[in-house]
Amino acid sequence: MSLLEATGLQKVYGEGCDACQERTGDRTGTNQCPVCGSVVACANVDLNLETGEVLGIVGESGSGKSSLAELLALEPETAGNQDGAVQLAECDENLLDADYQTRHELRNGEIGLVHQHIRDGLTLEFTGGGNVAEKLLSSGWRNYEDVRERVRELFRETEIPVSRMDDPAHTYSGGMQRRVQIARALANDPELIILDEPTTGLDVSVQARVLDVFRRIQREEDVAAIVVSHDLGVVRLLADRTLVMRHGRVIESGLTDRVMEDPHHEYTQTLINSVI
Ligand SMILES: Nc1ncnc2c1ncn2[C@@H]1O[C@H](COP(=O)(O)OP(=O)(O)OP(=O)(O)O)[C@@H](O)[C@H]1O
Repeated sequence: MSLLEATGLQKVYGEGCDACQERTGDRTGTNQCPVCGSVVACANVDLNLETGEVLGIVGESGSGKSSLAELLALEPETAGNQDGAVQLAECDENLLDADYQTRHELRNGEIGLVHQHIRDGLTLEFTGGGNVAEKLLSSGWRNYEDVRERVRELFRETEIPVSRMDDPAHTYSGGMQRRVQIARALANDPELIILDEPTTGLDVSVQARVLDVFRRIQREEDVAAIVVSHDLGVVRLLADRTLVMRHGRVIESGLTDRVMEDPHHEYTQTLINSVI
């Protein structure tokens, strides 16, 4: 079995009805059901990921990328109705149906999520080091010096000055805050990291630094990753394979080089042509 296998993933905001599947998606050109008004953020998504592999998920704003990422990251259900199965290797259980405690432990240990918005990923009033330490403490670390040492190690790994460890995170630059998020996600040596729009809100040179840091760590640690972005450049740089989403459906998938150089779907061709 792959490191992660997902089948039939679906997220619907609203009541949903029998027509939702048929009346939404690429063929109908909308993700909103004309009968009941529900938004089918993603549907019929199957994917798998091998150890150390990077999968890119690309698509325009509203295509369903974040909804899909939240399902894969086993985030608590905040809104909408979800369906489908997410399985990790050596575990037969559908983790979307697992109890809160199991999902919480997996989110702390096996799966690290880097949120699109800093405010969802960090507590800005806490110190940068405290934000990372929180992940360790919630997975059972207790010895103060061990925690401090692990945080120092993660700061060095993500190229954040260790001397800033005890400063509040709101005093960090945007690029540093993003790297603190990456350090947090890496804290407990996860098998998988999910990055949702890792370059949002950063200017171009800072984006490049964040992506370089992530790419180096991903390769050194051989950690698998799912990278969600509307930016083809980000996915092209990081991902071995790519899924293209539109109106809540995966419309094309394949090796990143193939998708970029020989896109089969008209929409992918348009996406690629628009950035050349
Ligand atoms: N809490 C919610 N309630 C209702 N509709 C929602 C909610 N969250 C997302 N949606 C809708 O679901 C669809 C998919 O949204 P999603 O955020 O997953 O897309 P996205 O591709 O990640 O977009 P972006 O890049 O802008 O974040 C959109 O039409 C969005 O308006």
